[in-house]
Amino acid sequence: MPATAKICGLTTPATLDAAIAGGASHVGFVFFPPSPRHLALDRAPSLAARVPDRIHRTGVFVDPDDALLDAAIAAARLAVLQLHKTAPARVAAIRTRFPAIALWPVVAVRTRADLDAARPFAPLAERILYDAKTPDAAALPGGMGLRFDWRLLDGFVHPRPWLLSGGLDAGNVGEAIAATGADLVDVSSGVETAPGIKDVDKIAAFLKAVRLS
Ligand SMILES: O=C(O)c1ccccc1NCC(=O)[C@H](O)[C@H](O)COP(=O)(O)O
Repeated sequence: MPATAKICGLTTPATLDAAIAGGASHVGFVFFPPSPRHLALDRAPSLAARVPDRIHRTGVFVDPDDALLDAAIAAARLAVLQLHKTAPARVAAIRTRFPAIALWPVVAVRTRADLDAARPFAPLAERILYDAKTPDAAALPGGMGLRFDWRLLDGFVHPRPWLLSGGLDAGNVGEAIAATGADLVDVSSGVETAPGIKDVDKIAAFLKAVRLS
């Protein structure tokens, strides 16, 4: 089965349409004001309306409160919540509040020991997202084009289905899929010309590389 891809941090109709036309299985909308990819709630409904229901609208959050989740889920008709820096107890509460929405807690990886953080999410998550750990002082917990050593996943017994993220682009995603066996990959800055500026040609090239993997 070929791998599929999520294009993250989409904020314009043209780039969203490029992700849809290129065969993305998931599109990501970031709800985090410090991010250059932040999507204001009032812009979400018109973007979400462009997305066929077979493509999973994914909201990206950093330890969100219920008010933000309620508003973003309604505005963007989200099918998946990607949860950065969200503790297992909080993910459990979100699971209870939104039983019909898929949850993807993020495990930030720099060392093999970091993977242990995946285990407490096992009963709560549809997938675990492995992303590169950003520096402690970084403004963002993701979307920085950083890659972790994919060999850290060798032999790891994944507690749930998972996806691979961090520093991927059209030039390395085939190697990443071959090295890790990922069936779903996620990209943001690798399909941009500058932080927050997505590029339709880079999106098409990335999705083609995933298709050919
Ligand atoms: O992209 C952001 O600005 C962002 C902000 C806050 C939390 C998460 C964010 N992005 C998460 C993603 O899903 C990215 O696609 C993932 O970290 C990979 O990013 P990149 O290495 O740039 O492809």
